[in-house]
Amino acid sequence: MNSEFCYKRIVIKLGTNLLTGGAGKLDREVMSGLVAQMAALVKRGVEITVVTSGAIAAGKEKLGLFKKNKDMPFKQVLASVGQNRLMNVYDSLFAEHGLTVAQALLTKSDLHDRSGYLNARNTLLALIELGVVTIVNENDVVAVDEIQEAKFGDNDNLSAMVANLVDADLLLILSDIDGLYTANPRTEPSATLIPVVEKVTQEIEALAGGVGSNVGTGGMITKIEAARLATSSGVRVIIASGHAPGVVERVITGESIGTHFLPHASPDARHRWLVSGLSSRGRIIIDGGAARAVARCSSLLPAGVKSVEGAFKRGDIVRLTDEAGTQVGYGITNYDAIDVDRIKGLHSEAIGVVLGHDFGDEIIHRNNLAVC
Ligand SMILES: Nc1ncnc2c1ncn2[C@@H]1O[C@H](COP(=O)(O)OP(=O)(O)O)[C@@H](O)[C@H]1O
Ligand SMILES: N[C@@H](CCC(=O)OP(=O)(O)O)C(=O)O
Repeated sequence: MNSEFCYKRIVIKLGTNLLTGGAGKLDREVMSGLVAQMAALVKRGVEITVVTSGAIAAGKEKLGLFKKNKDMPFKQVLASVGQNRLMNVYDSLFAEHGLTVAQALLTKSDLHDRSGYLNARNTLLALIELGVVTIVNENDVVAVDEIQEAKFGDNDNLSAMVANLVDADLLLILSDIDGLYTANPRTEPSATLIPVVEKVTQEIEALAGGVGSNVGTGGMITKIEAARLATSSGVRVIIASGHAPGVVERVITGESIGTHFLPHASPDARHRWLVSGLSSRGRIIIDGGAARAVARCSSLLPAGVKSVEGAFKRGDIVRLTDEAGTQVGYGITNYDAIDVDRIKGLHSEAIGVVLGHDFGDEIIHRNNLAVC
């Protein structure tokens, strides 16, 4: 990574108001400028995952419907029509910079499910390793409450969950406003920008007014919620205006721009919390060679497994010990206890043959490992 950058892996959330200029249809010029900035970061070694809104707006545009529509099932229809257009725009804009995009439609309940969490994490991390830019949106067709008018949670909260999921060190929320103000500046012209929030308190939440225009969904409250969620697990959050010239690079190089929400744990502490804070469901006992490999943060392969304890499932946290019972670490397992018992001591190529299914060569991938 280039040493001039403060951040290595960032999640960038782009709101509807920003992508449409408040006009109810995608603004390709704005999107082109943002993609160029993001592509420049990727070229210089920063790993990015994008969480984007705009499917509903794109659907309205495609169907030629520009009136505000509060009817939730119809918004789902619009999102379904528009998601494909939204992706086409990202696909062609990133392609101009030689970059490939992937689409991931997620719901928050997917990420609360342990297997869904693991699948999403493994996929998004693998895409990052491949140098592909993943474009995430809420799966609006099933995530009903996310696009309701009176709801709590939306792409802002989803972006905080994605930042946790991929171990980002920064969540950059780009909107049409240059940060958190002491009140909604659209209705309170005397409101002033708050440059730093050390902790999200009730007083901070009380500063949030409603949505700025008739295309945005969450308003400031969901951004503050997202900031609370992300900072409490070690991710710095910055809310800034996507219209500010060169905003992405300015943020990344540490310029004081927008509102910064300070993290409350180090990313390393977050990783440890991820795997040890949740109760472990069982134990995998590994041989000396595997224990040394795991201690160096290498993935755990079946060849190093001696035995298993407990009825853990795929996606559960398991404890790793050597044969003397000394704890080596924790990890999220790709295989359930019965499968691990069946493939213990074998080479990875045998997994599919023995089990009839294959969740990868690793019982625990190094990305999902925390070493004691
Ligand atoms: N205290 C506040 N500081 C800044 N903006 C606020 C505040 N309270 C409400 N807002 C409104 O929140 C809007 C941004 O939220 P939203 O419209 O949902 O944007 P996005 O589409 O980017 O998610 C701003 O345009 C602004 O009108
Ligand atoms: N998933 C919806 C957007 C929901 C949403 O969170 O919008 P916003 O508050 O503008 O970020 C869409 O793609 O239109």
